[in-house]
Amino acid sequence: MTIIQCQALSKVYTVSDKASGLKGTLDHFWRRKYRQIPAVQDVSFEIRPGEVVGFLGPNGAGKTTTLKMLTGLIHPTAGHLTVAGQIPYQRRPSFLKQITLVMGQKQQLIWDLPAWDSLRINAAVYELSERECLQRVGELAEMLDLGDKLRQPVRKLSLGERMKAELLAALLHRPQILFLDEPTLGLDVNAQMSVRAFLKTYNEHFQATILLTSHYMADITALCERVLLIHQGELIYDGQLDDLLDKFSPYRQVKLELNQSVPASELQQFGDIEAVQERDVRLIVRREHLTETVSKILAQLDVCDLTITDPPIEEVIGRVFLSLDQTHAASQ
Ligand SMILES: Nc1ncnc2c1ncn2[C@@H]1O[C@H](COP(=O)(O)OP(=O)(O)OP(=O)(O)O)[C@@H](O)[C@H]1O
Repeated sequence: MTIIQCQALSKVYTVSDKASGLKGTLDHFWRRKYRQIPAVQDVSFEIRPGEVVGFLGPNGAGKTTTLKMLTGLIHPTAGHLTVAGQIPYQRRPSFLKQITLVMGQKQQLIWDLPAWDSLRINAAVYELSERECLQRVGELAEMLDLGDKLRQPVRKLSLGERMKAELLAALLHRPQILFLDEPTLGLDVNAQMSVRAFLKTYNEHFQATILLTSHYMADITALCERVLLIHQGELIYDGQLDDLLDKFSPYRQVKLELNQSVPASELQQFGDIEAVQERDVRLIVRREHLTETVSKILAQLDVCDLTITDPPIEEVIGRVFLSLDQTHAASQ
């Protein structure tokens, strides 16, 4: 069973460029030239109810455009998509009641009024009774640890509190499908963690489906087992985050603190030597040989301390996109 289904989805924006100055303005008026920007090309994927999926890609890859198509804000140029069994761009009320779109860089709460006032407007839009509104705001405010912050003008809230209040407003109608575009953008580490914890709880509590973009890999690792990678409008990976790491980073770093120094010629048998500084050694070992290599190291060397680390995920994904850019540049 799927709740989101995209088949060969594409979006091409048509823009007209205008040169500066009077000549540019006149040319723009009389001989307007149009240019096409293929933002999303032939993207297909399916998402099951209750899944939390990370949507990753460099700037300009097509993430926001895809989210806008999935929420019905823009029409696809080609392809077929259904969300909760409906066609998003028809924007039927029964569809809108099931989804929400939160954009980290946009706000819906009215700046000079307490968040409560905006929440009442949302409650009216979604036809919630006073009792339902009070009950839901109370429940979500508790989950978000917002306390009495909803009675303060929005402009007086910290960025983290404002983002939480935005989430509350976006979830008041209890949507089943959440499209989140950079929901932790600009937040400090603590606020990021509490937004993440809230999303996890919301997903578990309401079995909600979440499609999330974020440039903070901690959001993705904390919330998403599955990721979609998009690059220059094309979907280049759809699968488990762990498999992605295995595929693109088949190595681990093994750090050793030895009780006595060992010549490099002897260390080579365990893996590639990244660095040796007296009794501190860093080795690079293939994942599939890790257990066997660590056992050999412990049996043959006088080890005081041993740590195994994965390369940072940012680095792995950055490497994937970099290699695609290089392939693309070489083919041109
Ligand atoms: N309204 C628009 N008109 C014309 N081109 C657009 C429009 N919106 C986006 N684009 C272009 O489409 C491409 C994809 O943009 P999009 O905003 O979907 O990327 P993104 O992956 O969300 O990037 P970011 O991470 O920077 O937000 C870019 O080349 C962008 O310049």
